[in-house]
Amino acid sequence: MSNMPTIKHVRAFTLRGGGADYHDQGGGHWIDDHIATPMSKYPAYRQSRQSFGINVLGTLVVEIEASDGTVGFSVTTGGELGCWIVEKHLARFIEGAKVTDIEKIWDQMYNATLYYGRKGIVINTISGVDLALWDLLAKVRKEPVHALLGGPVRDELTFYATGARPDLAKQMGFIGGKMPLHHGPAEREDGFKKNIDMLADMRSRVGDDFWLMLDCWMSLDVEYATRLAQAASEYKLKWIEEALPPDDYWGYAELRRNVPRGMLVSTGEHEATRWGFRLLLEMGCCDILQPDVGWCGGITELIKISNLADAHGKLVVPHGSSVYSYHFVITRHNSPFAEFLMMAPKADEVVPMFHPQLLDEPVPVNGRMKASALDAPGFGVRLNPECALHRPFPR
Ligand SMILES: C[C@H](O)[C@H](O)[C@@H](O)[C@@H](O)C(=O)O
Ligand SMILES: [Mg+2]
Repeated sequence: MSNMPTIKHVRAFTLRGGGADYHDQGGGHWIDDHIATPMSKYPAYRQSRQSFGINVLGTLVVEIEASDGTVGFSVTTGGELGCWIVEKHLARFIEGAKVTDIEKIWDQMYNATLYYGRKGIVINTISGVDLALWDLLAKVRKEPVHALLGGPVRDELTFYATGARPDLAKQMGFIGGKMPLHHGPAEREDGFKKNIDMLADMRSRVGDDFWLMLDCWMSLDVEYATRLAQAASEYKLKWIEEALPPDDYWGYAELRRNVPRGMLVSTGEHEATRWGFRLLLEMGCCDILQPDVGWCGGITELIKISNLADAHGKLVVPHGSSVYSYHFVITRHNSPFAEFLMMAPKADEVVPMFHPQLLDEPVPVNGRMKASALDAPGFGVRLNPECALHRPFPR
């Protein structure tokens, strides 16, 4: 490995307006239309998730330049906080290391931030650095990232779509549609009825052979989620997603014991590291783990999470994170399909998930994506030069 380049610089930037912080959208977007959240108990914060700050972080862009001039980069959710962590703390473990030192850099970043990290923004930031390192190493080797992960186990990716219009998603060739839940316990029986009516209406539109899922975004309690699952079974709900707050491992285990036979329980997009997912697995919390590779620790950690889940016979269907999850999913037997977030405001057309930040970002065609669409070096995408990068903590 002596001929491998070393890392000269790491730089951290912020971007606003869609992209990796995909909740950072303009008005009138389905993704901010009265979606149930843990804040829905407060009427002032019920209509819009932006009202309580779902988009306060913005996008973190991590750029890593090697001694041979190759540059790897990534985008994730992290904004200025992430920039501070990269420039003021993590840079010391990255600059001067070899481009192949990915495991060692991850271990040093994690252990050095253990006293204030472990989850949330710190692991988002470590994830961003890790993704940029995998992009860099793959570009140095002139291979796609999936080739460094063992290569594709199938010829194409198959997608379900997340958005307000599963009926349109079916017409576009997706295998299923995941809708946001709109009403939480604070809206009582009226809200509960609206939730079920929405599912019933969509089932009538898509027919019986199309997957329908509900994404509850941490908004419920065990009692409400159990009743919702039981009422939803009449409409063949495929899985109930993230019904409870991430720390309620005990609640998830109870919910999974309560849901109707055949209905799946999923969670994990706001969980982090192998230790968090070990808890979900060993406490019997869910059937499908949904780590976000930009939030759980990056590719380096997702490999560990996925292998642990595989040993437990559980599926890993990463939370939608564009090419960063596609390159992983195509290499894993226990990741048989992928998520595609419909980022068009009315969920009525396929647009690149991290638009406008990435150029050459592949999108599903007829709900599928050929492995060959992922064959460019690295993650195969470029930063859009029209997006104004801001470096808040230059060194
Ligand atoms: C649609 C959900 O409310 C979230 O916005 C979504 O990003 C996430 O939970 C998902 O599973 O895609
Ligand atoms: Mg979700």
